[in-house]
Amino acid sequence: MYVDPTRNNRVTKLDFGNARSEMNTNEGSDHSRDVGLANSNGNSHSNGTGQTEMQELPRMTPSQLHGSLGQHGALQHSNLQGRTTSGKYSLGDFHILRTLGTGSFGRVHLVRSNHNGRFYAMKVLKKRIIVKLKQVEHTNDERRMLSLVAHPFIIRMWGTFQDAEQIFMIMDYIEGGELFSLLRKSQRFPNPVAKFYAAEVCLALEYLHSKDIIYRDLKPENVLLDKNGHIKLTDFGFAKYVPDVTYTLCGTPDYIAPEVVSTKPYNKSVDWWSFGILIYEMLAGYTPFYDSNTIKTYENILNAELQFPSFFHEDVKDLLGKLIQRDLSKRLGNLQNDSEDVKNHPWFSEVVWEKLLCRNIETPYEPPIQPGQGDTSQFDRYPEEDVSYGGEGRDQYHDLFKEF
Ligand SMILES: Nc1ncnc2c1ncn2[C@@H]1O[C@H](COP(=O)(O)OP(=O)(O)OP(=O)(O)O)[C@@H](O)[C@H]1O
Repeated sequence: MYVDPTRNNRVTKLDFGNARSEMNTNEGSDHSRDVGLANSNGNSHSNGTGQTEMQELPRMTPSQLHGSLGQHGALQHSNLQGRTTSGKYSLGDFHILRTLGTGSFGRVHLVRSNHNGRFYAMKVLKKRIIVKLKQVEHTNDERRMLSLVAHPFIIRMWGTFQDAEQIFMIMDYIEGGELFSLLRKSQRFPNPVAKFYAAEVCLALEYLHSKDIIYRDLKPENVLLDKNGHIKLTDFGFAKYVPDVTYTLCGTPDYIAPEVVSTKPYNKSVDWWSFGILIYEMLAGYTPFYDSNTIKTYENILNAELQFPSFFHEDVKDLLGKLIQRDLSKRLGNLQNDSEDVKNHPWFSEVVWEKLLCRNIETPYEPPIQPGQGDTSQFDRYPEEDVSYGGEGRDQYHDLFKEF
């Protein structure tokens, strides 16, 4: 299968909810990717639950990730901090540096606080484009969902503000870059490495679902790596509080679940499908239903047989068959025991979930960065625009983004 190694083969985001607004009963005006989970001293021992902690997790450079193994002995300690409430920030509080990423509605800048000298990521979304693309509700949801969540594997938002033309979100700067970039540099990850990242993502999804939040945009572009190599889920642009079901067709084509494509009501089931696609892409280097024609991708999602490369282990094939499962009544994660079924699957048997949650384990790859210094070496370069933020003109969208 031909795989375009760049991000250009992926239509970034789609939201066709607009076409079915009348069906959209509970969304208001929403028109709309072996974990050698070694203990920190590298010893192997039984954890008392019959699971075996692997002796060492190979720590690698991107080029080593797929092939020979490197080693690194740094200890990773949990340094989770409580959530700090934010005061009201303004543009004047930050010095804008380079662009970290661009998205459908704006861009994300590296910024430095004029007060504490620390680096943050500032996501800037243009109101005019949000309105034009009918994403007002999703944008307000993004802010609301991020303000509700506090988890070691989820981005932390410190505050938001707006000017006449833009809205701004201040988040922790996650220095290690996108899992996507690491995956493309590595081509594909060895089984233990994919398992490590998958396990951390699994805990993030479990947490979101426990709060009735569905994420809806899982893909390696939205999984960032912190300075130690642990994941942070970012981009809550499609995250939504959904205690029952929703209908909006949104997500990224390769990753969209069949029930979304076929406009059936859905809930957290969609994240477990995408989780399966993420594991597949990490191990194979491509997604299972990809086609350069998006319509054909959707046809594949609905009908194509799931095929595995010959090097996939039997237990991951079993897991993926149960996640990338079109029958919602059989999909792992969507059954009576929710995420427990996923965590208890044999592919994850080495994972000591409690230690993972505490980040008290060694990561497979430590980004080569200078922590705390605004090092942007892990991010692609984007053309810089003249930024004219802070305009005080008439705000024709005044009523739409009151929470920012
Ligand atoms: N907190 C952060 N720290 C470091 N980089 C970040 C952070 N948040 C976002 N980025 C970078 O900016 C990119 C775009 O961010 P994000 O996905 O949130 O924007 P978006 O406008 O919703 O994009 P898209 O439309 O592609 O989903 C990310 O893929 C990542 O490379």
